[in-house]
Amino acid sequence: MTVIDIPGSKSVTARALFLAAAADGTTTLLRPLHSDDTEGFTEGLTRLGYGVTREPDRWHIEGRPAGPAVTDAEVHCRDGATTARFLPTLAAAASRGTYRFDASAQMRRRPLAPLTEALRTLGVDLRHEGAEGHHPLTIEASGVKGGELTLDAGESSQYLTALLMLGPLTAEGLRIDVTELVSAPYIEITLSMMRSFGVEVTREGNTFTVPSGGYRATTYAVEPDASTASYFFAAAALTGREVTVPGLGADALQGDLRFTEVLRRMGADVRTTADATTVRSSGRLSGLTVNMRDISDTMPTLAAIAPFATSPVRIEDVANTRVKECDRLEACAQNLRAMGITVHTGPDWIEIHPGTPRPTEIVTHGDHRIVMSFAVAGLRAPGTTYDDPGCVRKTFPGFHAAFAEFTAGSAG
Ligand SMILES: O=C(O)C1=C[C@@H](OP(=O)(O)O)[C@@H](O)[C@H](O)C1
Ligand SMILES: C=C(OP(=O)(O)O)C(=O)O
Repeated sequence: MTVIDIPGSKSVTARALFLAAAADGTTTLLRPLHSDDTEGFTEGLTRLGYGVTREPDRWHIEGRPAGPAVTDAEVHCRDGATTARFLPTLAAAASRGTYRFDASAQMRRRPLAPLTEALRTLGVDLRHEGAEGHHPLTIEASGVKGGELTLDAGESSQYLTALLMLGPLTAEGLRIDVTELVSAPYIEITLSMMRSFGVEVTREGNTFTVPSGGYRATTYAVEPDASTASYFFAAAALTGREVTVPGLGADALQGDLRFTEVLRRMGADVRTTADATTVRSSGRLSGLTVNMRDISDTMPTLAAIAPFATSPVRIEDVANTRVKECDRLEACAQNLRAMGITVHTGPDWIEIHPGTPRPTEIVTHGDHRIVMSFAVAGLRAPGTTYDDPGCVRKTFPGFHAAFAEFTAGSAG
């Protein structure tokens, strides 16, 4: 049995940084994620004048309920959509200031329009430099009064998370009617974390009511990243081993832990305690049809192990994986085909047939999840390489060393 320590959750770290910045008092974050996405977020906060002090296992953030300490700033959000969608929303609440945001080439391509339109509906003066609904953008902040909104979050739940977190910073609070929602479990993370920082959101069906006022600083422990854990769970399932991830148990916030239910349906043995999850397998996996709308960051993990199943794997309702770090449906199909596997795709689905993948150079499209997913497939296709192995820095800079140690340690 191998016990593996997984780095902190990207999603939890990003939310905690936003909430801590907006809170009254100094927040301490325990076990935050150190990666390009979260460093981009803290760098952005620093540019906006927030005080962030980082020790290896704890970060301290001096909250500023009144908003950024500077009235003029340029922020580069790098490749992180949480940064690119949450930080401009935080800056919009400032009572006065001009804030320009830009991002990586891929993040400039990724959509933002439902969020920027919602901010404009709330009276925020927001200008795009190029295409509407994309970075770069400039906000002339003058405070947000609040009110009612209708939001389509069918492309990204992050629009809704950003607006929910904005709610307490508005003068009158927010009422948000959501028409479509993807990645729904991420909203549960948001609501739970807002509660930890002192704000209770009321939800009736698809309507969220957020009161005005009052995030309180706290000490917040970041749980391990469930999407990152999926590579280790999948590796155990594929190679007939056992792995335990402490810190991700029945009480975990992250929906992506439900990836283990997919492995269970494929034949793995999954045990969950209050504080840990263990996956054990004989290595024999069956195919399935599965809807991954809620947990689509783990779609590439499943796609990469799918050829080893005894029958086809069909993954449905994952259209929004086409607007992530790359078009993940096509990237998975392209790489699996290069490995000699039969794959079919549609607008929002992928179907992968059993086969024996041969090693190839994986075309990563700069996407951390393509590398980490195909590293799992590579366990049964030795010689697999990557055109950009370093892009794992987005969420897990130490992935290659950790994965090599894990697979060596659990061999036999
Ligand atoms: O809120 C978050 O932290 C995230 C929400 C999801 O995005 P979408 O809602 O765009 O699917 C997920 O894919 C992303 O990695 C992190
Ligand atoms: C989609 C992802 O990230 P983000 O949307 O936060 O850039 C991811 O980490 O898989």
